[in-house]
Amino acid sequence: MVAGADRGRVRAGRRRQRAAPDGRGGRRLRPGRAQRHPGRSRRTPRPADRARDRRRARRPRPPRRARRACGPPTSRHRPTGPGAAMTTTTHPQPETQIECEGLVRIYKRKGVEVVALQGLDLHVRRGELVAIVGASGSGKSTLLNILSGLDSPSAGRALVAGHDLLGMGRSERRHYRLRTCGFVWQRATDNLVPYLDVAQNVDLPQRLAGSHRGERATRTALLLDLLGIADQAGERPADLTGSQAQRLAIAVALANEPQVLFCDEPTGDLDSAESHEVYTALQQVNEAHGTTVVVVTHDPAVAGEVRRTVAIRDGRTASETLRRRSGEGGADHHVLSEEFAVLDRVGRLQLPRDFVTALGMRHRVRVELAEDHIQIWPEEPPS
Ligand SMILES: Nc1ncnc2c1ncn2[C@@H]1O[C@H](COP(=O)(O)OP(=O)(O)OP(=O)(O)O)[C@@H](O)[C@H]1O
Repeated sequence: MVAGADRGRVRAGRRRQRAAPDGRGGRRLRPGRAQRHPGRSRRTPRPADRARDRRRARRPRPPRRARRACGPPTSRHRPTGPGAAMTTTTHPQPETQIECEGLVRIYKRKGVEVVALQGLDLHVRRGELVAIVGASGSGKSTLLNILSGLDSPSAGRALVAGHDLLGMGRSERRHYRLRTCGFVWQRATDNLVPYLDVAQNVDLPQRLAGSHRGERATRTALLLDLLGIADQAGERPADLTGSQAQRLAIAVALANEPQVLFCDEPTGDLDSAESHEVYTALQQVNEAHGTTVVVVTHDPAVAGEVRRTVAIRDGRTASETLRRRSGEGGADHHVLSEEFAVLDRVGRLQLPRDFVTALGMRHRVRVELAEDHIQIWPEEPPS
């Protein structure tokens, strides 16, 4: 009788015998990799491996100390403790966090092409809170879906927090959606699991990302506190008001400390008082943690809530409105608002539609350079 481990050795010995060079009656063993592919041993990378290594080498890597501080994808190496759980990443970030140039998205429906984005340019700095507005069908949701990794552009350039959205593979996309960006849908219920309570909803994405229990509990408590829903921690989403549910959706989206938060019509289902509460929550998130926030909306009230509004028209950025406070604050301050047309890299700009209509401008205009501005007239002077 042959005991367990010895039985294995005996079998291996028999196999060796069968494969012996005299080979009589013996089964031939499959040649090893080195024999099957002479000149291509494991140490010689295949073309696909070489391409992958080149891609990895091109990816910017922060210095070792910063990598340790912000932590790799697994939570095992992430800093823990109350302060660490809420700190934003210490990656050396480029100043521009969202960069779109000549972005194009073409949908094909029943053989018909719909150009939803036609060469859109957009730059958002790290830590900005920006609203994107535009008429229905102008391409706002298409843009947001691309920026959040839910959809891919047809052409152009789109970079978010160092990720190239056109060249992203499946696993990078998954990591990007889990850790780099958070998303808030119009209906809060789309972000929430109805049978989990408030705290469990915030805990869930952290579990999926593999965070430790203690770290998750700390982060959940801090987020609920920041968003003013700590008292509702044990309640179900159905028991919350509209504003509380949407603030919970924001907490869920922020659970894994994303660098960018995208919100699609976050106040679409709310009245004006509740909308104000949600915008206040977004401002707090933006100011307290430096999270870049991009809100797509039809809500005219957004103008009073953010400093920068980008208007999209026909799949392109058409104009921007910047607001700043003047005076020392308090009761005396007032808000200055200036509207700018957006100039793209090749010098194209969209004139405001009402200006063009007011002067009857059509196919051509006369353009003249003055000392410090450019003048534009209709082709034919008004009679
Ligand atoms: N999946 C799709 N297939 C075909 N066409 C689409 C698709 N998604 C969007 N479109 C088209 O692309 C254009 C832009 O749509 P998009 O939803 O981005 O606009 P929007 O500004 O978000 O509009 P709304 O404010 O009404 O949501 C529209 O003409 C729309 O019909």
